[in-house]
Amino acid sequence: MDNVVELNNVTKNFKGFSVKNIDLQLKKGFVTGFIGANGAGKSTTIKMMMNLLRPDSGEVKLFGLDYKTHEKEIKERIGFVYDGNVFFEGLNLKDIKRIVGPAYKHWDDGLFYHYVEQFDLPLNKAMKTLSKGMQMKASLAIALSHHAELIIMDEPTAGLDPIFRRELLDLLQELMIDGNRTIFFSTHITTDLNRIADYIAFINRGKLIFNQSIHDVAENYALVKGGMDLLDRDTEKDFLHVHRAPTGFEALTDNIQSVKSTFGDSIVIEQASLEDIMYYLKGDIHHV
Ligand SMILES: Nc1ncnc2c1ncn2[C@@H]1O[C@H](COP(=O)(O)OP(=O)(O)OP(=O)(O)O)[C@@H](O)[C@H]1O
Repeated sequence: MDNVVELNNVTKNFKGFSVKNIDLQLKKGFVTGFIGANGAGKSTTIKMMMNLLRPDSGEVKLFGLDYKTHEKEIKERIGFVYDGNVFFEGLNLKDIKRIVGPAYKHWDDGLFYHYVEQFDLPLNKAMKTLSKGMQMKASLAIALSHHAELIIMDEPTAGLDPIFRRELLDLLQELMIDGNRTIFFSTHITTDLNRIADYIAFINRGKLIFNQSIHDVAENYALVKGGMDLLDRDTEKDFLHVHRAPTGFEALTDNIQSVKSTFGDSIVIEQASLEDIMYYLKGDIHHV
């Protein structure tokens, strides 16, 4: 069983917004970065993965198991970190450990204290008195201390200083070494993904646009720049979006070969960053 997470045709409807027909598989042993604009549906998708939200339709499976029959077993194998994770605001980390630890079969006190030291965390201060970054580190220490096979994080690097952010990415990379772990996390900091992600899942307006290896994303998408005189209905067919300016156009394509044969040497082709892709695909996707 290679898929640690499987969302099959998952839909959740809110008033005025839906996450629609999501098919997302996460293979064991890889890091997947989950990107998308504010309000695109990342947290909603993650909550359905965590069974904090029930889909209106479709199927969610983790480790091949269903939450309906195996909730405890599934949760046991997941380390979860999210922004509002400070569920015990008035308690200190030591008390939280005393409550949370026994809930996990594989809780490891030694590992917990290792992270407390590494993250320089105070054990006796109430969570609500810690800075946002420290709270995130505390959540991480808890989430990493029960030998979870799957680590799911909703914007774990938000609120962290650049130094700890980098340390966190190094730590995640270390966690991946034995090949048995899987990490899925959402972020707005796309440069973090270039450092550690194997796959990128991109959601736009509630639809999953792609879940591709970071290598394939780099191969499949490109920015094309050239003079406005080159554009017409026919030559624009391979562009997903065109930005027109008096000085020339810039466009995103997912068909580099065809663009090359249409324009030859008259255009410049550059690698599209994840931010470029998000920016150009922020509207509805259609070939122009
Ligand atoms: N419980 C809810 N009831 C109604 N609407 C909701 C609910 N939860 C989320 N939404 C709406 O669903 C949309 C997607 O929200 P979601 O939090 O999944 O986005 P996101 O991609 O995580 O955004 P961000 O990057 O800003 O955190 C938003 O328009 C939000 O208002």
